[in-house]
Amino acid sequence: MAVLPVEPVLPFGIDKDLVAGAAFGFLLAYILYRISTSTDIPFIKGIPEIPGALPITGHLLELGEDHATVLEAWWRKYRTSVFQIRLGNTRAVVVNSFDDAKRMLIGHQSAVIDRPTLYTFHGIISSTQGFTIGSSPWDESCKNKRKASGQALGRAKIRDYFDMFDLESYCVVRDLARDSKNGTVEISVRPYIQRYALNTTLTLCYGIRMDSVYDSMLREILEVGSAISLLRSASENYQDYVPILRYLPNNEKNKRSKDLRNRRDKYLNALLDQVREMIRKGTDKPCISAAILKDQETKLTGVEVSSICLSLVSGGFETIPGTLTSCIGSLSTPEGQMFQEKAYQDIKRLYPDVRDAWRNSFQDEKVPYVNAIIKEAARYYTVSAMSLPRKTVTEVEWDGAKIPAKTMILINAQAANHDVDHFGPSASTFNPERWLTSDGSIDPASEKASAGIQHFSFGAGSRACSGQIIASRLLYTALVRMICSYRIVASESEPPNTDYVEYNQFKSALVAIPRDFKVTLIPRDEMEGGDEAGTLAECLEEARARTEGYYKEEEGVEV
Ligand code: HEM
Repeated sequence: MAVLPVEPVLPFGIDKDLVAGAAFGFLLAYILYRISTSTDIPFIKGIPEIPGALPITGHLLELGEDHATVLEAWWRKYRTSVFQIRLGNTRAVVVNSFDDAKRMLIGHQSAVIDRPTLYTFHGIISSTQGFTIGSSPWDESCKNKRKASGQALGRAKIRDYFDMFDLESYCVVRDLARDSKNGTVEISVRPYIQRYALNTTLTLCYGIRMDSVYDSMLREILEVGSAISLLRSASENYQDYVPILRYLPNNEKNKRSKDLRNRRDKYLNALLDQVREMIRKGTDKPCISAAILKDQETKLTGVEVSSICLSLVSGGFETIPGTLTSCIGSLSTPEGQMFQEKAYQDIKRLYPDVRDAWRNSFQDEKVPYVNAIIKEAARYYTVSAMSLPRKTVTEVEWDGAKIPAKTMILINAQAANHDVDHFGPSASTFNPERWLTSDGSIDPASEKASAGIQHFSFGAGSRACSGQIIASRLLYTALVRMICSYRIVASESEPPNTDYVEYNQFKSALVAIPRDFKVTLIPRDEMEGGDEAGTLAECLEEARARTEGYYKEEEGVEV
């Protein structure tokens, strides 16, 4: 007798198709959930993950625009300075405290020497001129570029740039004097400092400078550079972490990236062509690109030369103005008047004749109070709040946990620079005197205690900022000359915002852009009890005469 298959009997008359459908539905939902929460690196055991990550976007939405401040708040809320988060499909380990940042960047410097590559920045924007050094993964080409830029920017070379520091800082004070009608009109200092920073790196790279603050090419370079800096930030560019977004029809991000790339190619090629032309005519100035173009032995390719120049131009053009403008903002406030006065007295202590201060301002960094102001400005206004991302090349042992190779490491420099455990309860106050001993010299303890690291504004370790020696000299020269020349007073109607987070008008950009503000410049030689009348005019005239033949403005660089 044939045995008929027995239908399974389900309790309460539940339909078996319904059960199968539900099981399939659960399986599908589970698979979708796994796909939408999977990351390049699986969950790292032993490193806490911040709760609340969503499928697909992870923590991206919660991070909002201001990653550094949100991450700092999570550090305090969850009482752990090192934690993991998910940026879409990318797992990242975040480091917040001063001590942990030091341990990660110095203690594990060979492991965290790499940089991550991002779809928009590396795949689209950098496809023609190569990656900047700061965004290059660690490979042979990056080593060569870092070596070449290290040679050009090292301490040994600084003497070669004296003329440039002299000329560019003279132009800042000259034009501020002219446009503020010698202190009678309130003025915004940022455009002058932008030109200062950009001209310095253009001179270094191409032997070319622009004299006008509102030169069209100068403004084009600044505009394109800032727009590209925005496209590097995670909060502006979800498609880097949520790949499906790349395939949306009419992808505006891709269009915009290509447009910016083309605009950037145009001026970079124009600059390099100009150098080639100058070499042909024998009128080229000593600069990085001419040196490389003339050196047949060089191992660098054309794309690498462009990439080095691009790195130096983009390395300084926002960081220097961000730091110096906000520093001037802090000095101009009622509380800042005391710091300005003490700096001026310290300058006079070393250079009783202000003309000597002008002459020496680019040759050494001797005035302790000015050095303290620079350290404090760099620390307090951490212009690159999340530094530049790193990636591990080998496994990192971290308190028993193993952070695998190829993990993104994010250093929250803003949080480390305002860590009360390191800087004390006044960490969120602008106070240059934290760097000084009671006799007014730079406090060696602050440097020894942190193994030479004063703050994380220039990063640290194997991929620390290559331009920090030049940056420090640029800040010093401009500050000495400005403080010698003027008492800087904040505008009452357009005062600076001096909050270390809120001073920045674009929190999603890679480098802070200070909110606009104005100051009045009161010439010191017109103040009661100040220098003898006419000192500023004399300093300017002497600098003009000295710098006249240094670098002539090049004509014909069309973009
Ligand atoms: C106040 C001014 C500046 C600040 C705050 C600053 C900040 C930084 C930071 C945070 C990094 C990443 C460091 C790390 O990952 O540990 C960096 C890298 C870099 N900076 Fe600067 N920078 C400044 C000025 C300059 C200037 C003037 C130049 C060039 C002339 C420059 C060239 C570079 C380069 C080439 C890198 C990439 C280093 C690498 O990845 O190997 N920077 N900078």
